[in-house]
Amino acid sequence: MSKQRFQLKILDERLGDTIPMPSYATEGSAGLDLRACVEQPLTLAPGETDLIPTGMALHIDDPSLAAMILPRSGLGHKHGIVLGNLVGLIDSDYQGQIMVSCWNRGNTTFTIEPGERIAQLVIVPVVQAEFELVNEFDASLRGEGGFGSTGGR
Ligand SMILES: O=c1ccn([C@H]2C[C@H](O)[C@@H](COP(=O)(O)OP(=O)(O)OP(=O)(O)O)O2)c(=O)[nH]1
Ligand SMILES: [Mg+2]
Repeated sequence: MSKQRFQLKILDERLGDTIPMPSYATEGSAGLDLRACVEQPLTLAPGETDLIPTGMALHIDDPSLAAMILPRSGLGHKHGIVLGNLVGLIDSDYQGQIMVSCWNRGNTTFTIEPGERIAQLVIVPVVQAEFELVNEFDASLRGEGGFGSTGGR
Protein backbone atom coordinates (compact mmCIF):
# COMPACT_ATOMS: atom_id res chain seq x y z
CA MET A 1 0.00 0.00 0.00
CA SER A 2 1.34 3.39 -0.88
CA LYS A 3 0.13 6.45 0.98
CA GLN A 4 1.12 10.05 0.55
CA ARG A 5 0.07 13.26 2.21
CA PHE A 6 -1.32 16.16 0.15
CA GLN A 7 -2.28 19.70 1.08
CA LEU A 8 -6.03 20.24 0.91
CA LYS A 9 -8.00 23.45 1.36
CA ILE A 10 -11.59 23.39 2.51
CA LEU A 11 -13.53 25.94 0.47
CA ASP A 12 -17.00 25.06 1.71
CA GLU A 13 -17.37 25.06 5.48
CA ARG A 14 -19.88 22.21 5.35
CA LEU A 15 -17.08 19.90 4.16
CA GLY A 16 -15.77 17.93 7.13
CA ASP A 17 -18.87 18.98 9.09
CA THR A 18 -22.28 18.12 7.64
CA ILE A 19 -20.73 16.85 4.39
CA PRO A 20 -18.11 14.14 4.96
CA MET A 21 -14.56 14.67 3.74
CA PRO A 22 -13.64 12.71 0.62
CA SER A 23 -12.60 9.27 1.70
CA TYR A 24 -11.85 5.77 0.50
CA ALA A 25 -14.96 3.62 0.95
CA THR A 26 -12.86 0.53 1.80
CA GLU A 27 -9.24 -0.20 2.61
CA GLY A 28 -8.67 -1.43 -0.93
CA SER A 29 -10.44 1.41 -2.75
CA ALA A 30 -8.53 3.15 -5.51
CA GLY A 31 -10.87 6.11 -5.70
CA LEU A 32 -11.77 8.80 -3.18
CA ASP A 33 -15.45 9.62 -3.45
CA LEU A 34 -16.10 13.29 -4.19
CA ARG A 35 -19.24 14.92 -2.86
CA ALA A 36 -21.47 17.56 -4.38
CA CYS A 37 -21.09 20.81 -2.45
CA VAL A 38 -24.27 22.30 -3.85
CA GLU A 39 -26.56 24.56 -1.83
CA GLN A 40 -29.79 23.02 -3.10
CA PRO A 41 -30.71 19.73 -4.72
CA LEU A 42 -29.67 20.06 -8.34
CA THR A 43 -31.84 18.60 -11.04
CA LEU A 44 -30.22 17.38 -14.22
CA ALA A 45 -32.65 16.86 -17.08
CA PRO A 46 -31.78 14.26 -19.72
CA GLY A 47 -28.88 15.60 -21.81
CA GLU A 48 -28.06 18.35 -19.32
CA THR A 49 -24.57 19.04 -17.93
CA ASP A 50 -23.66 21.10 -14.87
CA LEU A 51 -20.38 21.98 -13.21
CA ILE A 52 -20.51 20.94 -9.57
CA PRO A 53 -18.19 22.21 -6.85
CA THR A 54 -16.57 19.74 -4.46
CA GLY A 55 -15.85 22.36 -1.81
CA MET A 56 -12.14 21.66 -1.80
CA ALA A 57 -8.84 22.38 -3.50
CA LEU A 58 -6.04 19.84 -3.64
CA HIS A 59 -2.45 20.81 -4.38
CA ILE A 60 -0.76 17.65 -5.62
CA ASP A 61 2.49 19.59 -6.04
CA ASP A 62 4.49 16.62 -7.36
CA PRO A 63 4.80 16.64 -11.20
CA SER A 64 5.20 12.87 -11.19
CA LEU A 65 1.58 12.56 -10.01
CA ALA A 66 -1.82 13.70 -11.23
CA ALA A 67 -5.40 13.03 -10.23
CA MET A 68 -8.11 11.70 -12.48
CA ILE A 69 -11.80 12.20 -11.89
CA LEU A 70 -13.81 9.19 -12.96
CA PRO A 71 -17.52 8.40 -12.87
CA ARG A 72 -18.94 6.18 -10.14
CA SER A 73 -20.03 2.99 -11.84
CA GLY A 74 -23.39 2.75 -10.09
CA LEU A 75 -24.41 6.32 -10.98
CA GLY A 76 -23.14 5.94 -14.51
CA HIS A 77 -24.64 2.55 -15.24
CA LYS A 78 -27.96 2.81 -13.41
CA HIS A 79 -28.72 6.50 -13.73
CA GLY A 80 -26.67 7.71 -16.70
CA ILE A 81 -24.78 10.23 -14.56
CA VAL A 82 -21.29 10.44 -16.01
CA LEU A 83 -18.80 13.24 -16.63
CA GLY A 84 -19.28 15.97 -19.22
CA ASN A 85 -15.56 15.72 -20.00
CA LEU A 86 -15.68 11.89 -19.78
CA VAL A 87 -12.57 11.98 -17.55
CA GLY A 88 -11.25 14.91 -15.53
CA LEU A 89 -7.53 15.47 -15.21
CA ILE A 90 -6.18 17.43 -12.26
CA ASP A 91 -2.70 18.83 -12.84
CA SER A 92 -0.16 18.68 -10.02
CA ASP A 93 0.11 22.48 -10.02
CA TYR A 94 -3.66 23.15 -9.97
CA GLN A 95 -4.67 24.95 -6.80
CA GLY A 96 -8.26 25.85 -7.60
CA GLN A 97 -11.43 24.14 -6.51
CA ILE A 98 -11.90 20.64 -7.86
CA MET A 99 -14.98 20.77 -10.06
CA VAL A 100 -16.97 17.87 -11.42
CA SER A 101 -18.77 18.18 -14.73
CA CYS A 102 -21.86 16.02 -14.33
CA TRP A 103 -23.66 14.95 -17.48
CA ASN A 104 -26.98 13.20 -17.49
CA ARG A 105 -26.55 11.01 -20.54
CA GLY A 106 -29.68 9.03 -19.60
CA ASN A 107 -33.30 9.65 -20.47
CA THR A 108 -34.72 10.36 -17.03
CA THR A 109 -34.23 13.38 -14.80
CA PHE A 110 -31.79 12.88 -11.92
CA THR A 111 -31.49 14.98 -8.79
CA ILE A 112 -28.13 15.42 -7.09
CA GLU A 113 -28.53 16.06 -3.36
CA PRO A 114 -26.13 18.25 -1.36
CA GLY A 115 -23.34 15.99 -0.08
CA GLU A 116 -24.08 13.18 -2.52
CA ARG A 117 -21.11 11.20 -3.85
CA ILE A 118 -20.95 12.13 -7.51
CA ALA A 119 -17.59 10.96 -8.83
CA GLN A 120 -14.27 9.55 -7.66
CA LEU A 121 -10.74 10.84 -7.68
CA VAL A 122 -7.77 8.59 -8.32
CA ILE A 123 -4.14 9.67 -7.85
CA VAL A 124 -2.02 8.32 -10.67
CA PRO A 125 1.68 8.36 -11.60
CA VAL A 126 2.76 10.57 -14.49
CA VAL A 127 5.81 10.53 -16.71
CA GLN A 128 6.48 13.75 -18.61
CA ALA A 129 7.82 13.05 -22.09
CA GLU A 130 10.91 14.49 -23.68
CA PHE A 131 11.37 13.81 -27.39
CA GLU A 132 14.37 12.40 -29.18
CA LEU A 133 13.85 13.03 -32.89
CA VAL A 134 14.67 10.04 -35.12
CA ASN A 135 14.13 9.11 -38.77
CA GLU A 136 13.58 5.41 -38.17
CA PHE A 137 12.53 3.35 -35.14
CA ASP A 138 14.14 0.05 -34.23
CA ALA A 139 11.82 -2.64 -35.62
CA SER A 140 9.05 -3.90 -33.31
CA LEU A 141 6.78 -6.92 -33.67
CA ARG A 142 3.73 -4.72 -34.35
CA GLY A 143 5.35 -2.10 -36.51
CA GLU A 144 2.76 0.35 -37.83
CA GLY A 145 -0.18 -2.05 -37.57
CA GLY A 146 -3.13 -0.90 -35.47
CA PHE A 147 -6.90 -0.63 -35.40
CA GLY A 148 -7.62 -4.34 -35.64
CA SER A 149 -4.45 -5.36 -37.48
CA THR A 150 -3.97 -8.38 -35.18
CA GLY A 151 -7.01 -10.04 -36.73
CA GLY A 152 -10.23 -11.63 -35.39
CA ARG A 153 -11.10 -12.98 -31.97
O1 LIG B 1 -12.91 17.60 -14.29
C1 LIG B 1 -12.05 18.48 -14.08
C2 LIG B 1 -11.03 18.76 -14.99
C3 LIG B 1 -10.15 19.77 -14.71
N1 LIG B 1 -10.25 20.49 -13.55
C4 LIG B 1 -9.26 21.52 -13.25
C5 LIG B 1 -7.95 20.90 -12.78
C6 LIG B 1 -7.07 20.94 -13.97
O2 LIG B 1 -5.71 21.02 -13.61
C7 LIG B 1 -7.57 22.21 -14.66
C8 LIG B 1 -7.31 22.24 -16.13
O3 LIG B 1 -7.88 21.09 -16.69
P1 LIG B 1 -7.57 20.71 -18.21
O4 LIG B 1 -6.13 20.93 -18.53
O5 LIG B 1 -8.15 19.36 -18.44
O6 LIG B 1 -8.51 21.76 -18.95
P2 LIG B 1 -8.20 22.76 -20.14
O7 LIG B 1 -9.47 22.92 -20.84
O8 LIG B 1 -6.99 22.32 -20.91
O9 LIG B 1 -7.91 24.11 -19.34
P3 LIG B 1 -6.51 24.84 -19.04
O10 LIG B 1 -6.29 25.72 -20.20
O11 LIG B 1 -6.76 25.58 -17.76
O12 LIG B 1 -5.45 23.79 -18.88
O13 LIG B 1 -8.97 22.24 -14.41
C9 LIG B 1 -11.25 20.20 -12.64
O14 LIG B 1 -11.35 20.80 -11.58
N2 LIG B 1 -12.13 19.20 -12.93
MG1 LIG C 1 -5.05 22.04 -20.01
